[in-house]
Amino acid sequence: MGVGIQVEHLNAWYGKTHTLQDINLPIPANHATALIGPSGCGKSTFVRCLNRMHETVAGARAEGVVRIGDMDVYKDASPVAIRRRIGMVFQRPNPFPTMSIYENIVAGVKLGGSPGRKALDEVVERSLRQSALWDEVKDDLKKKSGASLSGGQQQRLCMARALAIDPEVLVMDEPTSALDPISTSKIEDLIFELKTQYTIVIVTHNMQQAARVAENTGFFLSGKLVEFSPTHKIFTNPSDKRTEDYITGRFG
Ligand SMILES: Nc1ncnc2c1ncn2[C@@H]1O[C@H](COP(=O)(O)OP(=O)(O)OP(=O)(O)O)[C@@H](O)[C@H]1O
Repeated sequence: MGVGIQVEHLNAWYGKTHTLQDINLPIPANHATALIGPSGCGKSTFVRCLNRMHETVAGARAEGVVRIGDMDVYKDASPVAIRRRIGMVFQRPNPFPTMSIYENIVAGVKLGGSPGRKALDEVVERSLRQSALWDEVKDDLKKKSGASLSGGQQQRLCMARALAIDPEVLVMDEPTSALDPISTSKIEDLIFELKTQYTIVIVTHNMQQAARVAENTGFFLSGKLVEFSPTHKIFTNPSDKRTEDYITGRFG
């Protein structure tokens, strides 16, 4: 099952640049939460703070509270333990190019121990079914490389890889921006199914996409969270003038 995420007074820096400023945000369990806002406003930095990937950038640091369920991400646990609870999918599909489809999926699982062959086979089938890719690749699992798949298939392979470690949260940073409309629609359908089992956070520039998949939406501007509301409210009756200007294209 998914868990809720509570973010309190989160601040993040790249060197001396104060990129995220006092972000407070409740991300409810088993819902999809969309994050929107203009380029450079800090959406990716924010999601990278959730699983402590932000601090892997030289000179970058974060302060504040991020709680995943009961776990205080910046106090209670190692980054490795946190990353097992949060699966990540990025803008550009990034399968390990030389590995087979099968190896792509089990790579992360093997880092957490050495399950037997049967258990690995089960993980591969489960995660490929969850990402709606099983029927397309089941006969080529060990024959084809990740890189030999189409862009849309590669992105679903990356979703399968993220789901293979059995996370509670799935963070997707612009997962469809490099995909055609059919692949995009498949991923959106998946988000709908997956949120029964996982908590989903999706960064998107596509406002229709936010409206289609997410119950709640946060609008970021210049490193601040301007508004966090039910998605229908953000798009029909936003509380903040800056949100309205952005969603109506009057921004700037
Ligand atoms: N590795 C980095 N080093 C220094 N500054 C960075 C780094 N990554 C991002 N930034 C800066 O932090 C700010 C926020 O960037 P971020 O990528 O979080 O924005 P974003 O809202 O996700 O943008 P986009 O929609 O274009 O992906 C920007 O000013 C960006 O230039």
